[in-house]
Amino acid sequence: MQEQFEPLKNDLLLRAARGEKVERPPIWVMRQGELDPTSEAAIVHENPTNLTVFMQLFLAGRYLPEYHEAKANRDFFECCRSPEIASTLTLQPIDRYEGLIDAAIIFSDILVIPQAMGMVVEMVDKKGPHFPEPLKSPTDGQYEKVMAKTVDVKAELDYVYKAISLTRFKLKGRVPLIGFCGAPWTLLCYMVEGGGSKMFIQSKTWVYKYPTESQALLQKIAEICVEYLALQVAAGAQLVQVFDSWAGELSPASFASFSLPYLRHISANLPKRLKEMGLEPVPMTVFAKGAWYALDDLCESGYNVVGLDWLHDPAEAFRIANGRVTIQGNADPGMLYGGRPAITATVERMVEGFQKGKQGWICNLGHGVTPFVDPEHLKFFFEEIHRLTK
Ligand SMILES: Cc1c2[nH]c(c1CCC(=O)O)Cc1[nH]c(c(CCC(=O)O)c1C)Cc1[nH]c(c(CCC(=O)O)c1C)Cc1[nH]c(c(C)c1CCC(=O)O)C2
Repeated sequence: MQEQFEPLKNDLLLRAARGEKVERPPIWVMRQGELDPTSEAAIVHENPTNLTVFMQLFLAGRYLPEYHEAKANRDFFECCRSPEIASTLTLQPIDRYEGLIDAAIIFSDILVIPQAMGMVVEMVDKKGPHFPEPLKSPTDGQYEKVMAKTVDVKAELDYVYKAISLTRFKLKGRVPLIGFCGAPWTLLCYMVEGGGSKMFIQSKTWVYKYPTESQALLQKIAEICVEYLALQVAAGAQLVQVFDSWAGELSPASFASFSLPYLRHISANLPKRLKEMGLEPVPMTVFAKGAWYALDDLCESGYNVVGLDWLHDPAEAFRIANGRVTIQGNADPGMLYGGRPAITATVERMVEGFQKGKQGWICNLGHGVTPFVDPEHLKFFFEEIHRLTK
């Protein structure tokens, strides 16, 4: 499969992920930012005026006007299911920031796994994901149905593999393509909460009241993740990232029981599965948002790269990692609101903390681009990284 694509012209990300010395640190960012129903972005949407209609162009994940144009009024998951649209959206930041960023991430979502497991997931415009029938308890019928279903990971998610192959073809080797999935813990949260949450009442009920059933579900998701990522690699993904976006809701002890073993299951079994399929291993990244307490464990969890949010001090995190993994991150996305002086100051501190990024650092934000960010400020962020890591 891989032979059919043009050779990679920029392999900085892959070399840095493997811990090799590099000329400068690679850079990439994720489009999806924070958005919850009580955010300013959602409130603006509920009360539009002429000015706020204009401002909506800069909502989370939609900071690029060309995103709106290509998406038009299509449903979010419809875009994910169309390889043509998904590949177009994937390439947009690469075209806009040509020469400034070093990787593309496939346009998709972590919630395609719950869909493949038989759950209905809708993306409510400006509000986020919604499951009409979340898992209420181990005996509610839904849970049993989900657990009993054998998921055909190849057939159910075929549209993702097609989008990846088409994107690789369209990229013509300009930069590597990142594949991804949601971590078992984070997917469990969505499946039981029915959407985003602030209090995590259902998720906590599940882990504290039904630990065994929770672990059975986490194990099932982990197995699907392995197969799903292997098939993404077969289709052309050159690095894979596991997003544990809600890791920070757990205590260190419950992280050790309900998240880490399943993250480890993925890192231990993906290389084996790739080998069975006759494929070379690819670098693997884990991003456990909010789990600052687990950095040391994550450095030993079998991943090549550990993504950090902005709660970490760069120099301190680099010291803890101590060359065991490559660190990815971790600028506070909020600094992009501060304009040029704030961006320069953040980049300076980060570059210094990560020792100029000649080894062991992939430059990124500590999460995705947030609402109302000016694309020109993001560009300035990239330019400052280049200037200060020359
Ligand atoms: C938790 C999570 C989800 N999805 C994802 C995560 C993990 C990352 C994180 O911690 O945020 C991952 C994701 N989602 C998306 C990507 C593709 C890469 C990219 O866009 O750069 C990736 C890597 C597209 C998307 N996924 C979503 C958008 C916005 C869709 C739109 O309204 O147009 C995009 C571009 C929607 C989505 N999808 C999800 C939420 C909570 C939302 C609503 C929040 C928001 O609107 O920013 C679930």
